Amino acid sequence: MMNLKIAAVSVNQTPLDWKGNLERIVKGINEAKSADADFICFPELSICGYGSEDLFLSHWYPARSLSQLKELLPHTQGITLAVGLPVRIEKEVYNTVAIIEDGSLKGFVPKQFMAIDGVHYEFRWFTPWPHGKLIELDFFGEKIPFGDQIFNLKGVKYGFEICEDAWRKEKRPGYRLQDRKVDLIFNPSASHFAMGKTEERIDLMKESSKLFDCFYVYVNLLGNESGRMIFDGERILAHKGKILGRAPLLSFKDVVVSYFELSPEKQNPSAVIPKEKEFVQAAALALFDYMRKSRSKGFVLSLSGGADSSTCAVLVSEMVKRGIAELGKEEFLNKAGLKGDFSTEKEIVHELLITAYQGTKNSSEDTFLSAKELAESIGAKFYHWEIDDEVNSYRSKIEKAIGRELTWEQDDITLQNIQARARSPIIWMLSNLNNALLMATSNRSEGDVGYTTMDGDTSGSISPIAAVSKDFIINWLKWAEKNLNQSGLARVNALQPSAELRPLETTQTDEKDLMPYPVLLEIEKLAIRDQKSPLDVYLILKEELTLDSQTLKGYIKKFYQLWARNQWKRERLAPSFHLDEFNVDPKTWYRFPILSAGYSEELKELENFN
Ligand SMILES: Nc1ncnc2c1ncn2[C@@H]1O[C@H](COP(=O)(O)OP(=O)(O)OC[C@H]2O[C@@H]([n+]3cccc(C(=O)O)c3)[C@H](O)[C@@H]2O)[C@@H](O)[C@H]1O
Ligand SMILES: Nc1ncnc2c1ncn2[C@@H]1O[C@H](COP(=O)(O)OP(=O)(O)OP(=O)(O)O)[C@@H](O)[C@H]1O
Ligand SMILES: NC(=O)CC[C@H](N)C(=O)O
Repeated sequence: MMNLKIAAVSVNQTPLDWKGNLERIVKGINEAKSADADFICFPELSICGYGSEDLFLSHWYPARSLSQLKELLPHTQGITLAVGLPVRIEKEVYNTVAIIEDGSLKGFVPKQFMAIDGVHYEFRWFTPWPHGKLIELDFFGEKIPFGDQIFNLKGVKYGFEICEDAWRKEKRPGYRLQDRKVDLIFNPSASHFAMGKTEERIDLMKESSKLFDCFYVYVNLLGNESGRMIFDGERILAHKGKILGRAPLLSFKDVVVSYFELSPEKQNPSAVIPKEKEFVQAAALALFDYMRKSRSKGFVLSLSGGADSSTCAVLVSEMVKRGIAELGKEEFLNKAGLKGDFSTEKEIVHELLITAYQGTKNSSEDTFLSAKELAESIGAKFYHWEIDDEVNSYRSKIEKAIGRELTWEQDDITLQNIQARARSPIIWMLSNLNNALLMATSNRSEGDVGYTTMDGDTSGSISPIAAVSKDFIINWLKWAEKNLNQSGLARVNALQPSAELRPLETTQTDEKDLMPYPVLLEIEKLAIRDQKSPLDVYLILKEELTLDSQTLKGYIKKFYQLWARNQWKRERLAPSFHLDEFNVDPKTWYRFPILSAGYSEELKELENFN
């Protein structure tokens, strides 16, 4: 077998950016050509973007994708490549790769299995292609083979499994490719990032290359393409059960190329990094892409000095650090749309992140100092003011209208929420003044139980940490203080999470209002990720946790009741990134009825269980 030089090219695409998407593909082609590569594999649907949603359902969008493919052909002289695009044939749309050799189109291979789990909804747009079927497609007057087929380059036989195709253990196309004696299988992917997911992919690549006794090349999309899903640009070469090559994940560049030789020698595979590092790299890249793709001028953050808002602040500082480290200052500023002379990273953070501490009489000196010291340490702009006047004004108006005074005994939630809401209009003003994105600081645990004031602390246009649990945030901040040299987190890490909405003498803490965060996380994993019933959750956790049965039952009941009652809130949170193995965002991972009987029978069954 010939030793081909393969270029695996990850691109950071954007739906409807036809020109930019094509330019990035051409950039990848030119780079691979100048490195004398024989073959280029681009990711799934890279001509238009994987996250094009219901645009796929139209007639014009797949048609425009085909025109883009035609436009690409003149750039492909002297090289062979595979690139993904949607193709409509009458009523059906197929998710395909087009194979181009030396300027002419050789064929299309459509995906056979749809991705439908978790964040994927492919059956809404695409039709699976039946294995073994081959037809001809009219491509601007030329008949092109379309279907289940293999190809040959310089004596190397190759075929394709498109992303999900490889994840369908028993039925995957690989078996039939093996029957046809391919030497090489490509997997162009649009595989969402999740912390730790690379391990699964590595295992899949080892298993696939061993099972089919071949070279296996995996190429993923890159970046926060269209808002929620993050692609990590994973690129892997495997052979007969071994990983020979692997690129580092989550680049800030638009086009990244790995060269793989079809030789059993190891080609410097990059090591897997810990979850904490993956989190910060993914969230930083996602924020950068979101900022530049939404043409915003930075971020605004209501900074309480607590865990959630401090995490958001650190992520922006890491976005600047990591972006500059990889792109260099000039390119970073250019991509971010920033003009001016900035000599330090802190000066750039100062330009991109505006924070404000908004105290009330229930706020503590500790949280004020925590916010101030963190903002100063990362270079963010820091304002502070009190919102007691606004709160008092609302309070006295409503007291006059209803003819009585509000008291903490009778009006607890109302009095808490007005404080959270009074912070919202003024922080939005900062966001409007600067054309910057307002960050909402909700985390996944708060999302589970609706522990947040709608139109108060949920205000914002982006929720960067809504997909990770509070437990994760608390641990990550400790890790970040040490490992990311974020010394400004020292005071944050010494605080106990608190909403600071009740009078200080009541010493409100989140965990007193709810339950211990680690317990909430265990219940959430079983109830939502594993879809267990309340009684099943109890039966499992009573073996695992050292809680008496009444307390545990009480926590489980609280979780399910609050979960059901607060679906409407989850529907209204600002868009968030998918970062962990699961999330509770109804638009991506978990759907639940807005109106329901709230598990009343199931919770009765739990209560009656002895
Ligand atoms: N199915 C449904 N569809 C639409 N709306 C529905 C609804 N069910 C209730 N509602 C409405 O929801 C409203 C109540 O929601 P909302 O006003 O948000 O308030 P609510 O959820 O009642 O209270 C907010 C909770 O979040 C906590 N909090 C707030 C702010 C910050 C923090 C922190 O950790 O820092 C914590 C606070 O301690 C309190 O426990 C009601 O007016 C009700 O009409
Ligand atoms: N004093 C404050 N100044 C500015 N923003 C505040 C203040 N108090 C609350 N907020 C806003 O409301 C959000 C919700 O508060 P929450 O208590 O859930 O988060 P946190 O304070 O960041 O973290 P923790 O819950 O660990 O204290 C904060 O993240 C912040 O954006
Ligand atoms: N686009 C796809 O087919 C992705 C599906 C696959 N299960 C993944 O998460 O990687």
